[in-house]
Amino acid sequence: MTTGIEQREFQTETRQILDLMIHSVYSNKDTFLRELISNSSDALDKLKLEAFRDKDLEADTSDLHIELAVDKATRTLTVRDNGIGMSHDEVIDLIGTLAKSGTAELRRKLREAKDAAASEELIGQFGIGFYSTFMVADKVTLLTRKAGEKHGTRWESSGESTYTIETIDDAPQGTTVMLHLKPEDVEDHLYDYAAEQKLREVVKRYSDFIAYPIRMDIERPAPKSEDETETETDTPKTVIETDTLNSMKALWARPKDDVTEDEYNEFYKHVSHSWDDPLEVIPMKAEGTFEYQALLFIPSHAPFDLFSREHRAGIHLYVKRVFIMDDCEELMPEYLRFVKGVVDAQDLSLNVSREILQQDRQIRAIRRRLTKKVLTTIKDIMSADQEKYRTVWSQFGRVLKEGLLSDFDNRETLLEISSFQSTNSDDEQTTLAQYVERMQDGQEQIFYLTGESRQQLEASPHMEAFRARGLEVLLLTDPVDEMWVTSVPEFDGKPLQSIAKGEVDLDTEEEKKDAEAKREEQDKEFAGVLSWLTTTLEEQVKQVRLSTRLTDSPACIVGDEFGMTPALERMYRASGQQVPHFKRILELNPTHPLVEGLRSAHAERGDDPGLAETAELLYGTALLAEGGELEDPAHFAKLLANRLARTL
Ligand SMILES: Nc1ncnc2c1ncn2[C@@H]1O[C@H](COP(=O)(O)OP(=O)(O)OP(=O)(O)O)[C@@H](O)[C@H]1O
Repeated sequence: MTTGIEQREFQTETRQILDLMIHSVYSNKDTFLRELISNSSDALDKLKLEAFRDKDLEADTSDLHIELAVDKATRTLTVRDNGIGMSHDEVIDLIGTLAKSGTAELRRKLREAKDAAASEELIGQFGIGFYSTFMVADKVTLLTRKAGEKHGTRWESSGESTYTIETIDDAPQGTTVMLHLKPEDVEDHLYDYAAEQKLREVVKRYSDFIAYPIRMDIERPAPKSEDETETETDTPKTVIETDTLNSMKALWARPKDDVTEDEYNEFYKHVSHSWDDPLEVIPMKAEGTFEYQALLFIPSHAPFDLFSREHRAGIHLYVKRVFIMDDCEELMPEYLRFVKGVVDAQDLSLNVSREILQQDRQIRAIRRRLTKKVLTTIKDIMSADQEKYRTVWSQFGRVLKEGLLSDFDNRETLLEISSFQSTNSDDEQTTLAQYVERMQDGQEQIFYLTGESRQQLEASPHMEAFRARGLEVLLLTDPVDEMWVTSVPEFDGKPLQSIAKGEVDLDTEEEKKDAEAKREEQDKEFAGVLSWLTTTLEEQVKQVRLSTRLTDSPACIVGDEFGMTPALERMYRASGQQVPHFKRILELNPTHPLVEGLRSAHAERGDDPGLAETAELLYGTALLAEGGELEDPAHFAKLLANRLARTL
C-alpha cells in the first residue's frame, strides 16, 4: 500500500527553530549523533518493555541494537535501530512538529537574546533533538515502522519550510535516519561524519554508556594467509568486520572514581534530554535490605515548563539494569521534580506497574533516601560554594519551597536551605539562620510580608513602624510563599509573624508604660469615630481600630492572625476552589491629620453624609497602598473626583 507523497508545511515555530539550527547558533555539531543515538536507545527501551507487557506483539526483540552505516560515495550517514518505531501519525506529531511545551517561550527569549552566545545557551537549555541533524545534513530521510504494524512511513525534508511524508509497504521494524551530509567545513566545526575515526570518537565521547550495542561495519585489510604472496598488481583484499563502538557499561554501576566528569555530563544529557552540563552529580549506592544504585543530577537551569502541568518527573527506573519506565513519579516528591537521573533497584519485579509502585514499601523507602540525599547535597553546596548555591536557589527555590507545604519530615532541612529577600539588603538574599543572627535584642519573631513584588511590599504602610525601628522584614513575593507561611509555625524556636496580620507590639518594656497610658487616652478620644466607622464600613471590614504600626500613612488593612490574605483568597479562587471572603481590620494612625480631622468632624457633625464618603475613601486608599484591588474602582474614582473638585 504505497500512498502518494504528501507534502506538508512545518509549523511556523518549528521552521524558525530549524532556521536557527541550519544557520547554526550551536557550535558543537557533533552532538547531532548523540541525539539520534539517544532517540534510538529510548526506542529500544520502549520496544523491550512493550514486548514484555504484550506477549502477542509481533516484534523481534532478539537482537536489539543500533547501527551506523556510511556510504562515502554518496556521503550519507545512516543511523538505524530496531526499536519501537513510529506510526504515520506519530511521525507527523513527533517529527513534523516541535511538539514541546515551552517552544513559544523559547522563541520569545531567542528574540530577546543579544548575541549568538546567548542564543546558543538558550538552545542549549532547550535542546532540539532530532532537528539537530540539520546542522550537518542538507537532507534527512527517515524510514520507520512501528512494532506490530504492517506499513511503514517515509519522511523527508531538507530542513526548509516543508517535508514530505508517504506510507510505504516494506520498511524494516524500527527507525532508520539517513543524513545526506553537508561538505566538511572544519572552520565551522563541521567535521567529516562519514569518517570512521570521527564516528568512533563521537560515539565514545557521547554515547559510550548506551545499554545497546552501537555497531558499525568496518572495512579492514584481509589477513594474509601463509602461502599468499603479494604482487604489485594485486588490489589489497579487504574484509568487512562488525565492530561495537560503545562499552555499554551502566554508568551508575561503576565506582564513581572510575567515571570522568565528561562521562557523567554526557549521561546526564541522555537521560534528561538536556544540552547543557548538570550543576551537580549525585551518585548513590545502597546495600542491605533494599539494594539499589542511583545516579541523580541537579540541572544548571530550570526547564521552561517546570510549572506547567505537562512537566514530567525526571527519574528513570531500572530493575537489575533493565529499563522499566521513564518519568517515574513515585521515586521523587513533586517538589524535587527538577532532579534527573536513574534508579536501578535490585529486588523489584520486572513486572512492576505504576499501580504497584505506588503501594510498594521498597519504592517508598528509596524515595525517602533520595529525597534526603538531594536536600543534604544542596545543604553541602550551600556551605561549600555560595555561588553554586545561589544558582540552585535562583533556578529551583520556587519549587523547593513547595516542599515546605508537603514534606513534613524534611521541613527543617528545607527551611535551612531556603533564602529570601529581605529589607536587610537590596540584592543579597538571606537565610533564616542569618536573619536570626541579626535579630535585635528582645525581638522574638521573624517578621515577613507577602505580596506581589518587592517594590510593592517596600511601599506598603505595614512596613512603616518596622522601618522606623530598623526591624528586618522578609519580603516574600513568590505565589507559593503565601501558602507555606501559613503552615510553618517557626524556625529555630522563633515564630514567623506576618507584619500585615494581628496586632503588633514593638515597644520595649519602658516604652510600654508610656504607650499604654497614651493609648488609653486615644482609645477614649477615638471611641466614637471608631464605632461609627465600624458600622459604616461593615460591608468591607470587620473592625476599625487604632494602629501601632503606622508612622506616615493614615490607614492600613490588616488580617486576622489566622485569616487568609487577599492574595491567597485570589489564588484559591483562580484554582477553582470556593473560599469565603475574609473580612479584615482597618487600622488608623491617630497622629495623621486626616484621621484626626475625621475624628473631630465626626464629633462636631456626625450626621454629615460627606463623612461616610471620607470613610470609604480612607478605606480605598489603604487598600491601594498595600497594592490591593478596589472592589468598585469606578465608584472610588468618582468619589475622589468630586472631592477634589470641591477643593478647587
Ligand atoms: N529512533 C526513533 N524511534 C522511535 N521514535 C523516535 C525516534 N526518534 C525520535 N522519535 C520520537 O520523536 C520524538 C521527538 O524526538 P526529538 O529528538 O525531536 O525530541 P526528544 O527526544 O523527545 O527530546 P529532546 O529534543 O529533548 O531530545 C521522540 O520523543 C520520540 O517519540
